[in-house]
Amino acid sequence: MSNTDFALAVEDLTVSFDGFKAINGLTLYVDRNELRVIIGPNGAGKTTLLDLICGKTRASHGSIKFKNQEMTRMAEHRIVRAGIGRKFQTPSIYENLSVFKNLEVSFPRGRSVFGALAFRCDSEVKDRVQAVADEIGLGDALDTEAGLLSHGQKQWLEIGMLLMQEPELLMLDEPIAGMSVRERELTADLLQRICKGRSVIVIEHDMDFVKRIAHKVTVMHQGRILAEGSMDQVQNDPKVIDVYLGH
Ligand SMILES: Nc1ncnc2c1ncn2[C@@H]1O[C@H](COP(=O)(O)OP(=O)(O)OP(=O)(O)O)[C@@H](O)[C@H]1O
Repeated sequence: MSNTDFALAVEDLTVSFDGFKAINGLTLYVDRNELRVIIGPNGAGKTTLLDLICGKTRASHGSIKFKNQEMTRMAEHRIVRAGIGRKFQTPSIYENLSVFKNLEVSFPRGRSVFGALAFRCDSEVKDRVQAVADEIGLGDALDTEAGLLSHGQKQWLEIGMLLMQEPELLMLDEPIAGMSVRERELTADLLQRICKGRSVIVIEHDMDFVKRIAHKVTVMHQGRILAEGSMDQVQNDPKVIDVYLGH
């Protein structure tokens, strides 16, 4: 397969912080419609990798191509516009606004200076808000103030805010942290649904959850890829057991 066939092609990526290589010559390919999970011990470089892909951190060396377009020198807002959405661990929703408003303000055309001024809540926006709210399980909670939602619902709302922008690559850092068992199950179902038509990258430590959602697992260690394959393959890989799963 040539690189052009992948949604995301990361090649020979390196970033140094004061001489320390947090990511060290890393190569990774993610397909369209793929749900990839990245696992690995603390400090392996997982979060730094997502920071590099979304432009929050700049690479020292190497290439990140999204739909065959180079991202490493692109401004963060242009990377978002190119179709890459990133959810951080702490939800950044507007607590005093309703679920509806939170989703509505995330509709892309509300973003530009003129768009914001000329913003009209027309049926197109309403339909999209309703569709996304249904997708994230908040279809009946559109009028609820976001601050009153459960922890899990707040996480889903933030995923919904990203979905409003119709990203083709969605990256989530430990999406189930702090969630109840039921919320975890619903999040697994949600992720299975939203990877249809886009690529999703999830960083996760909870192995039961990884088993449930991953199409393919990438194991990182010391800024490099230690192993990659199905959950079964990586779970039985002696290198992976040695540095991560055996602990
Ligand atoms: N801006 C920075 N400046 C200096 N060092 C950094 C910076 N960002 C990350 N690091 C270092 O890079 C290494 C990788 O960190 P990173 O947070 O990416 O690991 P991780 O795999 O996400 O770990 P965790 O599972 O604990 O979240 C760590 O040693 C961290 O201290």
